[in-house]
Amino acid sequence: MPPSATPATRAREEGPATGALLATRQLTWRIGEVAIVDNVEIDLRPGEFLGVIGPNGAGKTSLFNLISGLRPPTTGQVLLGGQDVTALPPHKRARQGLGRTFQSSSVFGSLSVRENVRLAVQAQRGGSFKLWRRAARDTAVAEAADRALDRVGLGHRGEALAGTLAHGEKRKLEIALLLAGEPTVMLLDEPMAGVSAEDVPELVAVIRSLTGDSGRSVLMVEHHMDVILELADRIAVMHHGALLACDTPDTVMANATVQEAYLGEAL
Ligand SMILES: Nc1ncnc2c1ncn2[C@@H]1O[C@H](COP(=O)(O)OP(=O)(O)OP(=O)(O)O)[C@@H](O)[C@H]1O
Repeated sequence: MPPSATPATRAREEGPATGALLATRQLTWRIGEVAIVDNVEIDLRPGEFLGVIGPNGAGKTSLFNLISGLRPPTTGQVLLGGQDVTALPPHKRARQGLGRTFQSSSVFGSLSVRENVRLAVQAQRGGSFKLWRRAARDTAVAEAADRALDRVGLGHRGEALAGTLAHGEKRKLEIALLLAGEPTVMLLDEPMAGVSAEDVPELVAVIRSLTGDSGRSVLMVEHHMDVILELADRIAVMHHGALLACDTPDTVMANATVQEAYLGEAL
């Protein structure tokens, strides 16, 4: 194997998902008789970028809610690094390396960009939110926060109030907040939502840099197909709660069942 191979390339060459960082097994969430998430089995390999697509209402956000622990599944399991975390609440999954952004912005608008990230670092390190003033004096926390900001290209915006950021910058801040938790698996829910067309390439570059050789894996829901095709090693297609396909972009796009599912529906 060439030394330059990325973890995702290696994972593809090594084939089926032994040692998946994140896996779901027969994951199902029912409301009454309706399966909102239906028996979904996903394996996310180290360093892999897995895009999740599907028409509106397909169950993508619900799947993220089950994986991150926001909702308990009706049946099935979520495995992190091979460990069953199905019974763990979101903050314990986060401590075990699972980070998530949300469709709606989750930053404190009245705090500065840097303070937002310091709080996230502090939270990851087991501190209390009430202690944020102390966190501001903690050099290690401050340095980790600045590293996360530099990582997403917001180093120069540290003093700005988070509420004044443009959409694209806010999305970058959300990613910095996530990085502060030092996750091994990142769930990104529609990171391009509300971002203007001219800001998309820069955000794509930031998101692409999240995997690379770090071994970190990303699971991303996104409606912009061009973005998914640019970033994803594999694409999972959801339809009516079930997983219709999960394969390389070329194979998925050529899949007749996938094309049929999308007939007349917006991605
Ligand atoms: N708490 C809830 N109670 C009842 N129905 C729900 C609930 N949450 C989700 N649903 C329904 O489950 C289905 C899947 O919703 P979900 O938001 O997961 O889809 P999605 O694929 O993320 O859609 P979108 O692309 O529009 O964000 C939808 O029909 C939605 O109305």
